[in-house]
Amino acid sequence: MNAREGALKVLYEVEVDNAYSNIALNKELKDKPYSAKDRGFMTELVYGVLENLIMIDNVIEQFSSIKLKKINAYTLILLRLAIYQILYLDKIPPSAAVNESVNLSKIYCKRSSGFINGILRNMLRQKENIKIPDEKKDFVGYLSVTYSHPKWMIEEFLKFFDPVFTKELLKANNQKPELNVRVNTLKISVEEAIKALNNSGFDVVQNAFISEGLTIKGDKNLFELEALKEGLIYIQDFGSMLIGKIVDPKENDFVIDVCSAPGGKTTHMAQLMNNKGNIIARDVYDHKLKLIEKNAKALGIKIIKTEKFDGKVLDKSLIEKADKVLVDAPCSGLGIIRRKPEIKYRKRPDDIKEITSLQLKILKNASMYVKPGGSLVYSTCTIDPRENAEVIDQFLKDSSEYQQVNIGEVYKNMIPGNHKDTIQLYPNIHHTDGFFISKLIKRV
Ligand SMILES: C[S@@+](CC[C@H](N)C(=O)[O-])C[C@H]1O[C@@H](n2cnc3c(N)ncnc32)[C@H](O)[C@@H]1O
Repeated sequence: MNAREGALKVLYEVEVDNAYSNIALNKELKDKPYSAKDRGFMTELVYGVLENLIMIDNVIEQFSSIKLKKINAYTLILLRLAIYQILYLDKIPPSAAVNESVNLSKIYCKRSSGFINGILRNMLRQKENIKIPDEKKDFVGYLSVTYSHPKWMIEEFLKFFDPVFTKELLKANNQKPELNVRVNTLKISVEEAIKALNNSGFDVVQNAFISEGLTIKGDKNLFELEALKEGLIYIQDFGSMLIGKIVDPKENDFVIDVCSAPGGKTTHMAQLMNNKGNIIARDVYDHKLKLIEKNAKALGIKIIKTEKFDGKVLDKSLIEKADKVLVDAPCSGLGIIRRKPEIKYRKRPDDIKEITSLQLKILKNASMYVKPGGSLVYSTCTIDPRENAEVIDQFLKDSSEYQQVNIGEVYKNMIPGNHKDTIQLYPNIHHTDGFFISKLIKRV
């Protein structure tokens, strides 16, 4: 099987089975002995198609006599794969992109070969005539097609951000995130980890503010990283690492992480506690709790106890027991579009209203577990203020025993932007995922 066929299978799972792109892709890459070159190309094809889907479908609509919705999934994906290569990958000769899709159609959707060939050849002849909405006459339509985000999402963004910022944000959402890893200082020092990675041929840069955070440079295959298998490093975005830092757990603290799977922040906190103390790591899904246990085991962490527990329910046995509580709430995920581009097409405007009441409920319950003098951190991976500052404002209205810490001031050297009490990271400014963080102290 070659890279294009692998990409076809992954994109089919995303399109038809609603799979997450990263999970479907990792599964395909793990299962089969693809060459390093094919792995890279397949990843590029999967993300490239999903990132540019509205633009690509706009092209198909212009050249197809059949409505997009009526085209069967394999045919549609083969068209998308070829058009992505033709429009975005200079290194691929257009004829190769067309031929490969037509050849694959003979296996996956035999009756469509002529249809695919016709559309692609026609498009190649008229590439210069592809129409996109006029930026001046239809700004939202223009952004929607150019940066492949649904119109409703852009309209929402334009309520919160100015047009220049919005454009930069949409552009950044289609860019590949850098590869950040956290050194597991329970097993190896940062200096030793850097040396070990260098010796294996990886160039790394240490983060200026998070000493255990490294960026791995270049297009390297993750699966080659021995350090990853041995639990010496853990893949984690710097924005996510910042949350563990802001919780700031100490040795022998009792910490509760109410929405913890797959455990990125839980395991970081255990590391910051030097593997001493207690962490209860909760989530509503059993299979996700298993991921935390697997990660903790690989990292040599012993202080995490996983529990299946719904954050909407108040656990009376934990009232005022914890030194620190983290609510890394379920959210719309609008800050991690770079990692899961399908989020753009799956979310609906009403999802956001629905999720804010869940966030507030989980936060209110979690706030009960904090000891007087203890702290509560609320974070999300979204840039939508309704899920962030508005949830905190509402919480503070109802919870006078809490006071917000001005973390924007504490981290102002590290995080450019106009932060007040809270921190909002943006992919277009901070080159991290779009995390929101608020820290609250319970009065004594
Ligand atoms: C943003 S993710 C957490 C990421 C995690 N903190 C990390 O750093 O790896 C949110 C988690 O909340 C969980 N979740 C969703 N609804 C929940 C609920 N009602 N109670 C507890 N957890 C919930 C989801 O399963 C998901 O794993």
